[in-house]
Amino acid sequence: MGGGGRGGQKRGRTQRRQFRESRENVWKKSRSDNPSSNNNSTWEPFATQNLAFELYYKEQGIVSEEEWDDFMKVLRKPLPAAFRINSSGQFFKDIRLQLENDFMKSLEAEAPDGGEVEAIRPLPWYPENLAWHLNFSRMQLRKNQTLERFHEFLKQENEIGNITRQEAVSMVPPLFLDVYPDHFVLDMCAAPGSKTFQLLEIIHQSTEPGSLPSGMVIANDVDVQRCNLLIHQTKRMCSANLIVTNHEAQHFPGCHLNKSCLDASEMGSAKEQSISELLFDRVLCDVPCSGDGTLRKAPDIWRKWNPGMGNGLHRLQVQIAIRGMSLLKVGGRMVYSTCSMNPVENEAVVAEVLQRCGGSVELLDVSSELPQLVRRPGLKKWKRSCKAIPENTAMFSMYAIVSISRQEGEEELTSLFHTCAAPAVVRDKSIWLASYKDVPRYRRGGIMPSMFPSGRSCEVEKTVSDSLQEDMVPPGDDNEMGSPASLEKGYKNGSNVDSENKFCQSENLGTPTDVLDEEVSSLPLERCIRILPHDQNSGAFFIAVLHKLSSLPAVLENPISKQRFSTSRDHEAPVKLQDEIIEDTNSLEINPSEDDNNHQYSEAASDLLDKQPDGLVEPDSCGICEEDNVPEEAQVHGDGETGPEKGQGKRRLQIQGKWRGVDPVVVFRDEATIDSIKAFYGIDESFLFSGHLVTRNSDTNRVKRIYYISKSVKDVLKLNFLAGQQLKITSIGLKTFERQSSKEGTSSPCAFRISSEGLPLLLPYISKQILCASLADFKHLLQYRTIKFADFVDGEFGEKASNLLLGCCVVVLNTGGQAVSDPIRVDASTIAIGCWKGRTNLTVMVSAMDSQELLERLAVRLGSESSSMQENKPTAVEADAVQDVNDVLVKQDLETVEEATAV
Ligand SMILES: C[S@@+](CC[C@H](N)C(=O)[O-])C[C@H]1O[C@@H](n2cnc3c(N)ncnc32)[C@H](O)[C@@H]1O
Repeated sequence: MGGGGRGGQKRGRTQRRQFRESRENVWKKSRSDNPSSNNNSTWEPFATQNLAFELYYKEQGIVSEEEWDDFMKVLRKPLPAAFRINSSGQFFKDIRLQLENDFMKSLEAEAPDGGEVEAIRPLPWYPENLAWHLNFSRMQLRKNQTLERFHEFLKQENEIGNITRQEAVSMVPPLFLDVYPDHFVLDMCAAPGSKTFQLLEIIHQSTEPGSLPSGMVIANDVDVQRCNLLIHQTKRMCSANLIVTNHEAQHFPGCHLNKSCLDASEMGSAKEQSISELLFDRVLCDVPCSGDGTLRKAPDIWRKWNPGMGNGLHRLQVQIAIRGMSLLKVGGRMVYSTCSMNPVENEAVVAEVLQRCGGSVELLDVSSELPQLVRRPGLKKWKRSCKAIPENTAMFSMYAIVSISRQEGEEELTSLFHTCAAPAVVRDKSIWLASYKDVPRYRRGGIMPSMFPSGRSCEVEKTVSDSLQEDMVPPGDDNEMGSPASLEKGYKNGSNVDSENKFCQSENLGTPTDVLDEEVSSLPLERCIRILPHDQNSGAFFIAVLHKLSSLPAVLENPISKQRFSTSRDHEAPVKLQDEIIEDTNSLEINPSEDDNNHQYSEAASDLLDKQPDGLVEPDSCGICEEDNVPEEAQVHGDGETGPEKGQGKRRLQIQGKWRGVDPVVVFRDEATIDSIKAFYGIDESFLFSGHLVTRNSDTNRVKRIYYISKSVKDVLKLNFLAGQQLKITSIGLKTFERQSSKEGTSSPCAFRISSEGLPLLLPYISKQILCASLADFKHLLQYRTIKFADFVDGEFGEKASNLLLGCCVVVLNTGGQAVSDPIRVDASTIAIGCWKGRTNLTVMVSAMDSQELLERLAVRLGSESSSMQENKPTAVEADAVQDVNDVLVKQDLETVEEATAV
């Protein structure tokens, strides 16, 4: 029950579409890929060829020559699907059993290749049979009628949050992170959130009902749209221990408090142990990358791939990794990972981190961890490809402009290649550079020494690179150099490391072959992990596990964002925490001139001032509104907690929170409301309210949703307030209470109902408005959704229900033969649902889909006992019972119903 996995959240259509699209298999052509396509055209697989790709990786020696063909063959096959069971979901054991006993057997006949391989099997390296591999691609799953039942099962459980579809290799990095429930974890580039979900599962593992782990996760992503996917994905986990933020990871704020701030706050006192700086026990650095490890899943990469994609990301990857290391506690572990095979994005980045951090960071040998995972050592040597700059064609001068105007370290040539004639992709005059000293001088501004194995820059001024520089004017006939044919020739001639320069230099550039030294890293890069597709029929992945031994060199440990955050009130130390601070920061005027030191602050402020001289924020200009988690609506209408009225909403967005377009996080301290909630549900005093409830609206009367936050999240929030709201928080905590807005709802003595997400946490503490139903009545509620009091099979139950106060209530399934009058006992296996006690009936407050899922789970768990109930339909349930659902709930559940019917 602990961490969630309860589904039924509300989602907008747009968001559902975005979410689907983000996860869509792309083994089909889109219309834009084929301009001549029309509606009648049939889907065809992409061409799975890219000569530049082959040349590049053969030269890099990522596999031996003997296995090259196998490697390429598997790369061209669609990726088998994989998924994980959410181990903190209430039914995870049932689901695992269903897979092991039911589906493994029933799908045997469908096994591909004449039954040589199993249709489905657990991934051997993933603990406790919790991750599964399907020997079908998603496309095959969709097509095959006999697989339909299984496909439906996957869809439904995924939607509910009991399983997560995820590429097998992408499940690996969180496992190497070695996370414990008391850890503070930062997921720096988290969207769409598959790994965040895994991290949360680990944090919540073995949490007792009604309690929360002491650790927490901050999941961050720079992209607003993807942040919304992240919120959507992680909501299925129902965690009070999560904060979602929207920052550039390389500038992620440290919320460092200076001494005066500490002294003047409660934090300085011995009364309460708290944090004075945002540091993490674990950091996941799953950086943006060229993604060629996902070729099997996203075959359009075959067409797009070029070496510039990886080169262009190296600098950012290094920056993010270094920032990750500086946010890590001494003794902590960071995993750096990519879904790219390119050493420039992988070993080169790790080597640079190690070099810059001096002896303060070590690359861990994790060969004894996950022994069943087939992996290869990291590369110790690699090369960087580089483009010679031709000058004599229009196409190439365009390229030259790109190169000059954007440092090469940041170049993204994909789109340029798209616009060129196809052969241009492989006749790009690539040369291989084995060392920084080979880099022509005019390119050194963009090509970083860290892209080479030694990581050294070149002191020797007059080297071969100078002569290369002079020689690198292309010949008049482009076809002579770098044509597919000549590249292929070179590829055949120079397919191993020793002869590569022969190919690059002698054939293309006519320079001597023996002058370029081959660099080999002296760092233990073999400790990195490479996962290749043909080893275990997967995608490709790169993982490095880093351990922080001591503080980093000062220049890395104290970057700009760690400096004191100053505001116009900088001279005034905070007098009191929490409410006062929130009030202060809510009315904070953004003025960049007052804080030149802080990157985040000035960035946001100048952004605001540049784009919105009148100080107003267009709600659709940024629009992360966690409240409804419906990005499009939130953006267009600005209808989160803070912007109910048009026009007025715009100004409120700006003045109430520090971050443009993001609702402020406000501690909810309306004692009258809290007391009424406590009294109505009989919530035990041991359940901590104080400081644990937050909203996204400082106007108490307008609060629609109240979120519960763990102690760990509360501490981070407190630190963030003290540090001047450096964190741009887009989502926080667990939605626990929702305001009743309908007519019947407002007649309830309590203005707030318990949300289905918050119920598992509150359940052990509730003593009022709670009833225990027999299996028959529980099932009938799920099946018919509204039942009149007189129509329950168990008359005593019906009577007790009628005696509840009008409003939200909780119905617990009685599986142990308890009498209705017995006190309700709650443990990890307790199944409960939220209901609405109306004037004449009880109505369930979970979505139709969740009700259906619960019925199926009951059938699996309770077997015949449960299915026999089908025959026991209550005659008393009137045909028009469903119509009798009061208007209140129809309205309140509108989105949920919409959701359910759309599924
Ligand atoms: C490889 S994906 C992350 C996948 C994610 N960890 C998961 O398992 O679902 C990389 C992410 O980095 C984000 N990103 C790109 N540049 C970034 C930056 N400078 N700071 C933070 N995130 C960034 C992208 O928006 C993208 O969502």
